[in-house]
Amino acid sequence: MFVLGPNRYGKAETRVVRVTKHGDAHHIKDLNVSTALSGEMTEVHLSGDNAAILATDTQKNTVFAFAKKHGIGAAEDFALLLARHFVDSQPTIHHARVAIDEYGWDRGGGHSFTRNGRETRTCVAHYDGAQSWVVSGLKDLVVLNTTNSEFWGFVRDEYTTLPETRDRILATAVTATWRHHGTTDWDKSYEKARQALLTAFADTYSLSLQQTLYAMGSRVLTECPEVVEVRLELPNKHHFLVDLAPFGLDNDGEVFFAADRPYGLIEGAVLREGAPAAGPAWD
Ligand SMILES: O=c1[nH]c(=O)c2[nH]c(=O)[nH]c2[nH]1
Repeated sequence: MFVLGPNRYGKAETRVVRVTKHGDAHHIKDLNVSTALSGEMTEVHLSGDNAAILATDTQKNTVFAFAKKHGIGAAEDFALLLARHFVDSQPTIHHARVAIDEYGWDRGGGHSFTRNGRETRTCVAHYDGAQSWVVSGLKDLVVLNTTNSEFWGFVRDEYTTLPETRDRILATAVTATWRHHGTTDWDKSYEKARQALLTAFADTYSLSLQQTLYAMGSRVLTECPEVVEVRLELPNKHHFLVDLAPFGLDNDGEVFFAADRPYGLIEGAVLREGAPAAGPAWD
């Protein structure tokens, strides 16, 4: 005998661009929206009866229709609007997860934009008919310190070759996600959290990327009272000092080889003590 385990289904990566026109001044929102629904889905899996299914095509259409009808403000609000709609309008749908990546555009002229080279803003909203959960975040926030980073005192076994260093480049592409308790002004909260990550990275004298991770997470919790948990993924983008001695040249921390793989991957969470339970927030 078998039983159906956890399942969800939806439309992944609906790319919606919403233009709002105020006379000659145009505004643009550029999103990648993924919806995932779950509920009374036993029959569809076991017998192929699709009566409980809100088609993924319909989910995609809803994204576009809501972009027109409601406009798009903060991605978190749009995600919550969609999640609530799917659950509240469909008796067979008990849970919705809506994940959004947002790409930024900088204004050139009134109607002309340049895709900015900044990080991608992210959010995931869950709704179960009674409660909602929101995790905001960012990815591909690339940062680098040319000094104030050391790495020494680590285990040395028979396979260890890495020399200790008292001065190295520290670089990473930050993926950060932070869990909110309740709702907030999402855009303001985002800017505060982003700034906290950047300033903590810049002004932490680092003895390891792990220590920097904890400092970055703590700084977000300090600056954003509405945030209860921060998760970070920090690839260590190694920069190796090039040996220039064969060319009769010294290299006092000036010329590096930027390796792309393999890379160290440092991951961790920082929580407020007594943080409320996460529920499905991270699913
Ligand atoms: O900050 C670091 N943490 C590590 O765990 C590690 N391991 C390694 O080889 N280099 C580094 N750097």
